[in-house]
Amino acid sequence: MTDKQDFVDIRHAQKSYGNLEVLKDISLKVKRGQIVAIIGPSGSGKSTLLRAINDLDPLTKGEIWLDGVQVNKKLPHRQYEKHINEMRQQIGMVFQHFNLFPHMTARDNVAMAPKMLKGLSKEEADKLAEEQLDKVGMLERIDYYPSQLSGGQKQRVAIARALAMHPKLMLFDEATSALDPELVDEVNQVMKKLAEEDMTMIIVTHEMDFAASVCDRVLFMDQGVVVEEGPPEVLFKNPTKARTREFLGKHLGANK
Ligand SMILES: Nc1ncnc2c1ncn2[C@@H]1O[C@H](COP(=O)(O)OP(=O)(O)OP(=O)(O)O)[C@@H](O)[C@H]1O
Repeated sequence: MTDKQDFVDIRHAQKSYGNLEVLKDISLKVKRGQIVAIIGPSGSGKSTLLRAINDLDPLTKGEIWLDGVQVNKKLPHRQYEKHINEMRQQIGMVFQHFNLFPHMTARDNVAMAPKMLKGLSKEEADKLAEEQLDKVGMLERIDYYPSQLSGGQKQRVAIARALAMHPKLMLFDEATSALDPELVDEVNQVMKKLAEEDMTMIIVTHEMDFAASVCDRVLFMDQGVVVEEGPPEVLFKNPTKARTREFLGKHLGANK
């Protein structure tokens, strides 16, 4: 239906909270299979933009399209609910805090949405949960509860849960920032594996090394605008804008 250019198409996204304009006319296209990192200082609007993609944080103005369908369509309430539920099934989201259900095992956390939303039988959903937990290296802990798992393990379960819906797009909002440093890599490895499998991903991150090694494009946001963007090997070496240089000067240095 769409060409590869506009698998994700954000058109003139604008968002205000009262008088505070958090996103100022952002347009962004992401091709199928592309991996885009969004970097920038605290408060620049990164999370707001990511949460606007599945309409968790609705835009004030602008359009979000995924694979030829407008996500934030204006519809009467009931129709909107049905539409957005269908769209959100196609958009996996992984947050900084894992948001797993504490009273459910890893298996049940992963199996729940496919059972509830896709009508899979318990057997089918359990099999799917096994496959997805295997993919993130968590099969041996399938019957553990979140409280029995490390942060990195919980985050891998959260990724498996998102993948179980077979999303077209994965959004990661600082998925590793709440983790102890020694647990970051196990989650990054899972994200790298998804990248190799051509999953389309938009990743808000503070980890420049990870962005450089995995992402096709990096967007630098500041004060609600995309200041500059490019492939990491270009942007990180030769930022053209002073704000980008200043930010990268601090953050690339901090990683070394
Ligand atoms: N619900 C809200 N009501 C009012 N202001 C908000 C709300 N959510 C976010 N903001 C403001 O919007 C701005 C952008 O926030 P956002 O969380 O998108 O930034 P960010 O770049 O993701 O920051 P960080 O790196 O610290 O997570 C900030 O000034 C924030 O205070």
